[in-house]
Amino acid sequence: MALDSSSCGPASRADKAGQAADAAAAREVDVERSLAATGLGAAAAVQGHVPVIDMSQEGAADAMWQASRETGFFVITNHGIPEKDIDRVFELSAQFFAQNKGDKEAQSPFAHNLNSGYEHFSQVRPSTMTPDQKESLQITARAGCMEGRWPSIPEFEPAMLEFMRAAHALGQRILSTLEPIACPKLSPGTLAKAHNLWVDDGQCTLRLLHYPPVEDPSKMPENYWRAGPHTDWCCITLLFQRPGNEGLECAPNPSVVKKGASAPWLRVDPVPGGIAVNIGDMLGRWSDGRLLSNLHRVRMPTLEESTPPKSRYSTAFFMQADKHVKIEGEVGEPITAGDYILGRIRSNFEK
Ligand SMILES: O=C(O)CCC(=O)C(=O)O
Ligand SMILES: [Fe+2]
Repeated sequence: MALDSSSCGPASRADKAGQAADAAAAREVDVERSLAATGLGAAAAVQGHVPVIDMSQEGAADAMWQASRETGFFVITNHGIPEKDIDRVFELSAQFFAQNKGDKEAQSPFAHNLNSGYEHFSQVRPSTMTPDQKESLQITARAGCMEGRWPSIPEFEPAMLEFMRAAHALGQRILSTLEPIACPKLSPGTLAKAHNLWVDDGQCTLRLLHYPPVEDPSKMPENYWRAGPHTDWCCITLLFQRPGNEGLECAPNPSVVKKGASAPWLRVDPVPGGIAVNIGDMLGRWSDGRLLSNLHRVRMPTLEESTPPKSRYSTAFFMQADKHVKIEGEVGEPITAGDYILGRIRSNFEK
């Protein structure tokens, strides 16, 4: 089984610089492991919602900065991606997952070194040590990654390519909004320019997710999650959800939680026309911790939500800098985005 903290990355070489990344990566994974030890992920109550920010309103940048520092999560509306394009992606996603497992594997075989293809109940979170109750299709936007891996559904490939282009452009816009507060020493546009689609060392990834129906949630062991608590590895994630598919939750800000006290997690519910955005570890590091890469999880459905049992579908777009890009803050060692991801993968696989 693959141990995975989040999403986003391929591992193909183990060099010295990659090893230097291991210590930092281990610290991030330790946070997730500690949840399994304390049971916090299962026990904490949930109360309140993450902020919703209308991008067309004055003050949107301030609201994003505040949410990125305090919650690490927010939902944007009036973001410019047409609702019909998002609906189309979910239609194609449902068509793909509706096929039998053998067909999905044959159309899109998973390649670990490329982080691309179809995966079935195979990701184990350090926070739970149980497999996430989901299947996914990873589309990594690096030259060659999807050769022989595009599903054979008509229109699937062009629709996803167009959607990735739109999500990427929106992601760049958000990064440029966050940049002055996240990384005040960078020349404007550095973060946006660090992320490119379909180049030789690109690492941005689209992940289509399907969490199958749960017949009787009361029979699921407590340490089973649709997605166990984790942080994402990337700079930012855009998370598309469907109305009626609740369950995503994010942790309280660790700095406001008194040691040992439990504080409520927040709901990240689907909002009509909205996209959830969260800060990942790569931007947390690049910003020297000014922005919060927060833990999040997808809980099991309640009995009521499972009457009748239903699937949850979501779609994540992970903005992850190109491999050669140097992540250099004002403190700490610089590291390339490629080595950074390599460190995260090694920490997950080798313990
Ligand atoms: O399905 C969701 O809502 C969350 C997915 C997620 O957090 C991830 O894939 O990293
Ligand atoms: Fe995530």
